[in-house]
Amino acid sequence: MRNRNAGKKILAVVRTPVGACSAALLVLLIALALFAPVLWGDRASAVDVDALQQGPTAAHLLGTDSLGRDILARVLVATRLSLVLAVTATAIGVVTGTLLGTAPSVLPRWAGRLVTSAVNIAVAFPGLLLALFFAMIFGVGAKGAVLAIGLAMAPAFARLTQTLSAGIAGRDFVAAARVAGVGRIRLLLRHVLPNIGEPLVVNATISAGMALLAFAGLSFLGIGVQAPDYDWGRLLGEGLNQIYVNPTAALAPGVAVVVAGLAFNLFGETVAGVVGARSSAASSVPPSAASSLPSPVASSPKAKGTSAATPAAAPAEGDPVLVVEDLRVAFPGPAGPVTPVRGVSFTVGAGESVGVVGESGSGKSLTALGVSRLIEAPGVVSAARLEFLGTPLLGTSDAEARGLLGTSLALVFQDPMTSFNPTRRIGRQLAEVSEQHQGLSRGKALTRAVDRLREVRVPAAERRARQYPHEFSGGMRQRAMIAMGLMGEPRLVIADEPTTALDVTVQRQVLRLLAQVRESETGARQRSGGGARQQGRQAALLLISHDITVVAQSCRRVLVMYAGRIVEDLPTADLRTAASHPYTRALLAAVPALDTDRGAPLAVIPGRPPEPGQVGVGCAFAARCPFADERCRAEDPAPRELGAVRGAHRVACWHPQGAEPPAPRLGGGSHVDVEAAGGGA
Ligand SMILES: Nc1ncnc2c1ncn2[C@@H]1O[C@H](COP(=O)(O)OP(=O)(O)OP(=O)(O)O)[C@@H](O)[C@H]1O
Repeated sequence: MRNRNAGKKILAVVRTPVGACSAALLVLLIALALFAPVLWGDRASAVDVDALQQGPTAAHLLGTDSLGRDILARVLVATRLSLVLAVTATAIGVVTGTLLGTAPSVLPRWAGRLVTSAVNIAVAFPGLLLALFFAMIFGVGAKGAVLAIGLAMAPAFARLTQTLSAGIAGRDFVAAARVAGVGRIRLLLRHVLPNIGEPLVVNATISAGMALLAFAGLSFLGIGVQAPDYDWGRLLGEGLNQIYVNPTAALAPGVAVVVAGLAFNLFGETVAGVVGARSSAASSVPPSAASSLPSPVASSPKAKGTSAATPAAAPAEGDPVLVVEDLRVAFPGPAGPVTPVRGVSFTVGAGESVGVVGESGSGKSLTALGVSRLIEAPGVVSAARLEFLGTPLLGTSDAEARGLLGTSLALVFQDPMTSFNPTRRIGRQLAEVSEQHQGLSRGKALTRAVDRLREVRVPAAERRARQYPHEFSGGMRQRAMIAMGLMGEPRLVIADEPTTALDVTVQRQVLRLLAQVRESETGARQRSGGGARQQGRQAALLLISHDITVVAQSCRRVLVMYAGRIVEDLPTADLRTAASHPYTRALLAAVPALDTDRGAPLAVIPGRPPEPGQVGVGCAFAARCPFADERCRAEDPAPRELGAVRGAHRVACWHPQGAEPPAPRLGGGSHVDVEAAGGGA
């Protein structure tokens, strides 16, 4: 399939007029490089003392040089050396640049920074200046020139590789592979490099044209190719000495350099235009420069207290799978660090389904990434307590955390398109998890992958496993993502907006599947692990959504987040009757239903949530809250218990509302009833 795609792309390139011309020129150049020395080598070196420095004649169409050698034959023969030098220098530039560009991803952080800084400094120098500098170091001659031009090209390639791989490093499939425990080098070779190969090749083609010009420059200056060898640059230098006697002696190699340079550049540009969609997709992901380093979570075991210190998380039913106390995620900002997650505490019990709801920017995703050790430097994660299956995650070595998270945590991301590596078959991507963690052979891991695809009801699983992600529909990709989570033995499934990118019918299927996974994970274990059914080890679900209806229907408990804090934590069953935080109540009031009066304006929450760097001292919701008073603006309320059952209902508000909240019409509109579908909370 990929060969067919490559064939189609080549055809598309050749079909454009510019592409066809440049391709034809390249073919001609390659043919000349191969055959010209054989056909005209003798003629090019034959000295004719009777025809010194002649202009064009019938015997010598472009005249002769100072030794009476035929200029046309010499220009044609020089094609081989000129192209070989240009291509070799480009290869040196691309390989060195790619190594430098990817080094920060595999080296320790300090060494990676050093490489990045060195590349940044080198990029600031003009290429030709660097080439001259290196030429002086490596000495006069073809070898020195190749090394000089190759190394002078490397910084630009290193920068390009860094930028492209930083974009890829932020993609969901890389995060998924990291959670699955894939090591850095394998991650780089399997997931990052294949996705940036195309733009690199395109740029290499364009650079080959530049290298040709640079060689001509060095040889012209006398520090490139030395006699008796000759390339176009050297011929150009010799031709200029007799420009008043025979201008064609300088013109011919000059034209050859320009034509060959143009052929490379135009071909590269055309290829870039044709494959542009894909390469720009790769590079459009915001690069994070040095932060592209997939570094471990930076942690500090003790979080600093704040005005509203959070109490211990509410007890959850069953053994706790995840315990989070005072979780903070901070990033450096221009005016000091910003903390988008400011002290989040909750517990998820075995088999429990917990929903996290809140407006965009409230810190839901960062909370999930923080607990999965997926926050990259310069982000800093700290917590008073962060335990997964009883193991503290902060302060644990990378290898240990990878081993634990890789098999016991499943992540399902929002955009199923970006969740898979587009260059690898679905089956192989799933199998990688078992190869890494269960030590299964390639064949066995693939069989397990097919099993899992079948389990999430991907039809014709065996055939589908051999397909690439783009051959799957959105819903099917999301199911495959869930199947990937099931390759291990997940005790917790974190689903971050898993249905946002899907249409309503498919949303329903995916939510139902998630609920069934939670309910029937024991069945999956039975199939995988030698038949021993491990009763009572259900997978828990942490479902993140901006849609309170989806969360209410899929989860037993709801955590309402606002501006990086949990402002209310209560059982879903009590949402309708006991929601007390004005923000929760406003969210519920904003849910339309089939019987909503179409003439009346929809309920909205006035204003916007504060940016993470602009949260003041008081309650973050005060500016939008109809009940806010001076105290709300001056003091941030700590979460406190409400109701008779300890830990069942917590609210962080100075004025919790006790009256019946506006009745949400859960289950109305486009939302689905997961419990009714058979897998409820
Ligand atoms: N790498 C980062 N550096 C700085 N700020 C960040 C970074 N990542 C996220 N943020 C900020 O943190 C805040 C919370 O982001 P987060 O993605 O957790 O929100 P969310 O509640 O999941 O929203 P959404 O539903 O839109 O995904 C946002 O204001 C976001 O701009």
